[in-house]
Amino acid sequence: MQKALTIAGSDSGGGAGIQADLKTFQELNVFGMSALTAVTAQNTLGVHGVYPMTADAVVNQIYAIGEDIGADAIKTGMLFNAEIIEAVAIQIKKYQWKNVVVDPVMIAKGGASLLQTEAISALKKYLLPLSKVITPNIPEAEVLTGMTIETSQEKKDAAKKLYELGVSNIIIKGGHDEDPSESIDILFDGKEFYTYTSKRMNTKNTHGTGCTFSAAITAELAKGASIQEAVQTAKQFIQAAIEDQIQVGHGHGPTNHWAYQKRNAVKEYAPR
Ligand SMILES: Nc1ncnc2c1ncn2[C@@H]1O[C@H](COP(=O)(O)OP(=O)(O)O)[C@@H](O)[C@H]1O
Ligand SMILES: Cc1ncc(COP(=O)(O)OP(=O)(O)O)c(N)n1
Repeated sequence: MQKALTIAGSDSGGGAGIQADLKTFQELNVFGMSALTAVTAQNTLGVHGVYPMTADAVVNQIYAIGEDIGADAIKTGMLFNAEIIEAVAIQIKKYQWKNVVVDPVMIAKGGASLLQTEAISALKKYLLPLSKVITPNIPEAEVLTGMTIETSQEKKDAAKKLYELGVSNIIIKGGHDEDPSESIDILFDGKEFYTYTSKRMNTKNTHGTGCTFSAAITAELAKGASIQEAVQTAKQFIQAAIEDQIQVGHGHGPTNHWAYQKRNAVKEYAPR
């Protein structure tokens, strides 16, 4: 069975972070493993506390996996500080992991900081060059490039700039777009742009969309999909998870990780 590792923070509320990643891996039939970088006290109303792990603790978790089980693909999420970023980069090199998805998590939807500002240069210097693909949302892409992104053309320009900085594949996600009807994600592989468009759902329950989307890409890469195929599946997975709503908590609720398999099962067993 293919195996995927998430190196990320814990969301006690279960909608984002490690919890979202492991649920997604499970739904996409990949064996999920985790190395925790931080514990957050979090629910659908926001982040109430952040408790980072030591870099040593992160390294030891990765070592435990690298020395025994191995991983067909890995993803990084909340990394919190420069020390953890550098330590993670050293481990990725040590185990020669190539299917590396970097979700450059910076700020939670409620505004809490999940990455120290002074760690952004470490992210660019040590981690982005080791990635197979990075998945910034619009505010993250703006921070990484110093550009303002409001249009699809500006997403493409930002992706080009990140490619020039040494990132091989870039997906700029459209969840933060102003467009009320569509959510447009753009992938750039250094040669071509690929556009993934979905109907924008008018809902407040989008907590953890970025984590879930990047975890789905990771799971598909672990199974041998190309980047374009992996993004296609991830887009379908997140769309199903947003559309098929569940009510959890009193604020920005999580998405429904069961929805994609449920849809596929219905298709599979529907009378022909
Ligand atoms: N309201 C929505 N309707 C449909 N798709 C959405 C919506 N919000 C986000 N998405 C999709 O969810 C994924 C994560 O995007 P985004 O919300 O930008 O990430 P993040 O959670 O990192 O801010 C992308 O594929 C995006 O297009
Ligand atoms: C522990 C943890 N990691 C990442 C996030 C950010 O998740 P994201 O998918 O970007 O969703 P929102 O925070 O924007 O809802 C998080 N909140 N917690």
